[in-house]
Amino acid sequence: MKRLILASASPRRYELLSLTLLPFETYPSTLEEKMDISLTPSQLVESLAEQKAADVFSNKPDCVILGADTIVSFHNNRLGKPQNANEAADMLRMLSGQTHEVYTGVCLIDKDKKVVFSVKTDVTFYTLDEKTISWYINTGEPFDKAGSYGIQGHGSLLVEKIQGDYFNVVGLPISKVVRSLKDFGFSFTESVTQTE
Ligand SMILES: Cc1cn([C@H]2C[C@H](O)[C@@H](COP(=O)(O)OP(=O)(O)OP(=O)(O)O)O2)c(=O)[nH]c1=O
Repeated sequence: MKRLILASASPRRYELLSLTLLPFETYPSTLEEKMDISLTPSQLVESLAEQKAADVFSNKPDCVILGADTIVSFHNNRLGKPQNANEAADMLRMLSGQTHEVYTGVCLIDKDKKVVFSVKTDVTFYTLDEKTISWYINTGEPFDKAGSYGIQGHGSLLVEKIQGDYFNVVGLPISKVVRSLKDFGFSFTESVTQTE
């Protein structure tokens, strides 16, 4: 069987892919992410996922590479990770009381084929007052996350409702990913050996 490589430094993506019980290795891409605002959100995350996967594939041509990218989109704004507390506060003020979209792009590549797709989840925030925004920034959680929040952590307190795949918001739409992995020879239903 081919080796599966997760082209990501994200601990969330590692945990989500681990749910498959498939063996895999991680090899983060060193790609510098650029937001091309001429692209639609889905084109953007698909392009970044593809660039990350291609970057690692060039070093590991005998493997199957999985790359992913997540952004938050609100009206015409594409929100990545905040650079500092002020930027995080601005993003959270923008998302307060509104519904935004979270897009995750996924790319699977091996030497015979390439599959690229993206998934959108709608997330609605409660109205956030300044005290809530400061509290949340002081948890330290916003800084390595697109849109300045993590739905899986303290950020759960900001969210009124979501529509779509929760795991897509966390960084990987894992149930769709495993279905694509099947086309690359990885079947999660065969990852556990019978116990009796
Ligand atoms: C909206 C949201 C994002 N995120 C995270 C998922 C991603 O890790 C991160 C977006 O950054 P990405 O650039 O997609 O990924 P990354 O830099 O963490 O990892 P790599 O490029 O090596 O794969 O934001 C959450 O953990 N929870 C959330 O609710």
